[in-house]
Amino acid sequence: MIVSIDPEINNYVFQQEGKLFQCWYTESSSKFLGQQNMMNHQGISHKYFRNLTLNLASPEKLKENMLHITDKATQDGLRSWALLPSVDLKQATADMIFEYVAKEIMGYDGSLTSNKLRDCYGDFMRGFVSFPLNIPGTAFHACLEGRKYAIKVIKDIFNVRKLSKPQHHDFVDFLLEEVGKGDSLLNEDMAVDLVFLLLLASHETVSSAITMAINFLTDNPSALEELTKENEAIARNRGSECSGITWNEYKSMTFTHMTINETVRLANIAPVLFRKVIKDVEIKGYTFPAGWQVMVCPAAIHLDPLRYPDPLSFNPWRWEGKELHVGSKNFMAFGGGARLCAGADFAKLQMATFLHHLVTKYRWKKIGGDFSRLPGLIFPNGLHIQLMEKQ
Ligand code: HEM
Repeated sequence: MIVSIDPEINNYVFQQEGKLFQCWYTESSSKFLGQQNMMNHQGISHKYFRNLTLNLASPEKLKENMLHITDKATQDGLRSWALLPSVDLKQATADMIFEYVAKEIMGYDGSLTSNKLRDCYGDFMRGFVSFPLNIPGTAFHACLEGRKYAIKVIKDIFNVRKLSKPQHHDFVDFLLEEVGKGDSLLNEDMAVDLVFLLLLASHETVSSAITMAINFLTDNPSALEELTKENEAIARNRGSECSGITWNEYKSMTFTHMTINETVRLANIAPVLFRKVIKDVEIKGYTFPAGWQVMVCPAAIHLDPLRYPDPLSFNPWRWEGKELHVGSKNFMAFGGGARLCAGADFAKLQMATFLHHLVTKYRWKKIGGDFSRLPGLIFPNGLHIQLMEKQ
């Protein structure tokens, strides 16, 4: 395996997706996400999968639909957590996001069942880069057991839907219509795997990002003050206290977006990304032999003092005047090239919505918990805060 901590090489690898390099992940992740999952598709079929995901997370969908859903769920969530003595932010945000995304994708209501679908994803971070030894007690086994139950729940929903006419107008209806087309590249098993992947990708990452943002802001009062100032001004101009964030307001949140970029730079939720070399290629005097794996390490660039002075300090102002919405060779928190995160805009929308309602209506105190890396970011004991309504 070639480990790359060079921004030009990382960028080149991503730009040559499908030509000289292709997405490659561990056997354990393929078994967990399904052999037919989107990450294992290349070329035209990969493009086709990306287009399918746009039905959920395109800018138009976010504007028309997800902004309102995210906003309402966030306001409700925060209100209920403020009634508790403390809340594990990682767990609570993951539950909240899972609930509204699962409802949006397939009309799933977790409150109606005692066996929670969301719990099936619990061991993922430990099992994703694990030795693929399927015996009880291993992280890999726990992941496979979770997958088995989750796939059954998703398939049951597909089966019920097939008996009725499309009437929910949600993502599953859309996928079933696609499967039914004579010349479709999509079969039902692929559609089930796509739903499984999107449920995972949407709640695990964003809950970590929100939790890290709060963790960083707790320790950086001046950044919190600036963020609060921006968001209070937006809320004041809105007038009605209960109405949600509008698209224009969301787009105007400059310091909030600087905070989001700084959070994902420092949090390194996906610290390494994997590719396989398709053809021998010479880069910067090194030969990358066909068949070898490349581990691209965005985290090494994000923490490089030459590119980010004082790299371990949380400093949203370092993004002042910089491009905030597009990645670059020095900023790959959402990957790059043809595989750039399909949910990056959705992730930012959720983070901005959360930060807006949190800082305008609440104060909080950190009670305990911390994070560590496997190398993926985990919160072994959660991150507990006490949330209090502002007077
Ligand atoms: C802070 C939150 C998030 C982070 C840091 C993140 C990060 C990433 C990264 C680094 C990749 C590239 C993987 C690679 O190149 O091998 C990726 C891909 C992907 N992400 Fe995200 N992600 C986030 C949120 C989301 C959300 C909310 C969704 C749900 C819609 C999502 C769906 C996807 C999908 C479907 C891909 C595969 C794209 C492809 O292969 O073309 N992500 N993400």
